[in-house]
Amino acid sequence: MYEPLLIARGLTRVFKQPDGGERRVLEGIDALIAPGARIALTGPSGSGKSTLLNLLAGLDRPSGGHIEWPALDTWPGENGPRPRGVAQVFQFASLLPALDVLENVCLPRQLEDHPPPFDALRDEGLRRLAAFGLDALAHKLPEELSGGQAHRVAMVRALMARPRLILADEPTGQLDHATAQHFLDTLLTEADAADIALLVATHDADIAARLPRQWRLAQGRLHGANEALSATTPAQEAP
Ligand SMILES: Nc1ncnc2c1ncn2[C@@H]1O[C@H](COP(=O)(O)OP(=O)(O)OP(=O)(O)O)[C@@H](O)[C@H]1O
Repeated sequence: MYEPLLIARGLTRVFKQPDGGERRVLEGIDALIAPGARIALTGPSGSGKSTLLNLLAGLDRPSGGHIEWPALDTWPGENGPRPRGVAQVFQFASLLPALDVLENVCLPRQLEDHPPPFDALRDEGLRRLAAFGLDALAHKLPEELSGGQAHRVAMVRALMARPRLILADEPTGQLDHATAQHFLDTLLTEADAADIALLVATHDADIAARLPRQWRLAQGRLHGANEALSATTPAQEAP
């Protein structure tokens, strides 16, 4: 028996339009993420993948429905609880421009209440960068990186934070096929070792096919996710 990392019921997200109208992006979405889950999130451009990731991370509030994070601590955000232990890797990497790559990836742990000694942290950062083939970039500034390199560094930073769940938005969007496959191999290895669940939004069918569970957004509805919530108990649900 386990507690789900996340349960969403009836999520709806409506955006106001400049002309005063409304755009209903997500409609009645149910979803469950089990510890260690490996899920691909697909759907056409504009179907609401990033919007859904922002809701599941607690960064945005749904217009209707609700989300719980049963297995995670939460802290009181301005508009409701937000989960600890969820790392989000955005579509456009958000590295701090004044810090080099190694400093960027070590930062989340340095901000902890009881940070590890910096030497140990630096060694871990270098090991993780090397796993992704990025160690030669350790002392470069973000402005010296390509988009694909910056995105991979942002993923290393997410892993360094030791989350229970990573929500990744198009992590291979700027990578060639071979680099994307190697990136996913490494990500799966690192996530397995640390028991991190992954939800990966992607347009790359080869990347999506390598994840055992598939969610698909189309016309506001999420297909492939609510079955897990309604048809199985958590104990039966396979990651
Ligand atoms: N803050 C916002 N205000 C108004 N509309 C928004 C906002 N955020 C997203 N939208 C709209 O919601 C829709 C879904 O956008 P979203 O970025 O979630 O799609 P996506 O599936 O991630 O697209 P892509 O694959 O191109 O990244 C789009 O029509 C977008 O313009």
